[in-house]
Amino acid sequence: MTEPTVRTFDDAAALVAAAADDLVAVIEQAQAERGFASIVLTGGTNGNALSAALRGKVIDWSRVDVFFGDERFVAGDDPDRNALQAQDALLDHVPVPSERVYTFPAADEFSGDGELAARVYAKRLADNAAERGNGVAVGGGLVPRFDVHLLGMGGEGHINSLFPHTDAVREQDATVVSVRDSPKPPPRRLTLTLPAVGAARRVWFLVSGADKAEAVAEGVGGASPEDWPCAGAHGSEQTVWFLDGAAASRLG
Ligand SMILES: O=C(O)[C@H](O)[C@@H](O)[C@H](O)[C@H](O)COP(=O)(O)O
Repeated sequence: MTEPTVRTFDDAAALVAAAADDLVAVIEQAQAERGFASIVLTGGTNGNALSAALRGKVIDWSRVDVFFGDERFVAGDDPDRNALQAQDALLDHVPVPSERVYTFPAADEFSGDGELAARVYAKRLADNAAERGNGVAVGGGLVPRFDVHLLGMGGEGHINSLFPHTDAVREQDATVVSVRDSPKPPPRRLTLTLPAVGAARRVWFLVSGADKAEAVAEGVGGASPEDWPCAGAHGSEQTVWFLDGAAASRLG
């Protein structure tokens, strides 16, 4: 676990631009050190903007593994899917090999069985970690030591599909779980758990807007993850909050 670092920018565009530049540097460094990089994309306004910003960067996509932190458990062609948004913003526009893109299963692939879909994604994570020799043992499974796990955040502190006071945010054994009653629609989702997020070397939050200020203060201040899920997400080497001034306005 690492102490959080806060970086405050003039606006959301500036924080996204800075995170995109830093991500390029981390990818290059990881590829130089280990031959490949491993990143976890996130949805939401800033997550999708960062994906779009990466399109214009010089990156050796042939050696990047791309994962997702959560997914709406809907049909494969539903525009609500984070994976489709990431395709539109980034993945359809860069030469990343399809076998390196680890999308969550869609609901129509498993007759709506979210628990099975969660186990399938957990196995894909474990297989990648074992194949690359880049794993962290988490509870009952193995997770890649992601170079960067990007995170957006809701005003009540949710990250991925880990909402306050839910079984999912309390999960300590499984690396991926199914959520049946998300307070934010759609109700059915799949998500990496806090221990899986914590396997990442770096956790980077991308947060803007005054409606996020209270959750930022609680997350940076080390509140209970049960109450404020964002407070439970830490990289093993680095935890950075990329903020605009409004989101940072309640920090002491
Ligand atoms: O799954 C979802 O319903 C959203 O994608 C959500 O988790 C989002 O990532 C955050 O709420 C931050 O979103 P914004 O950056 O757009 O506020």
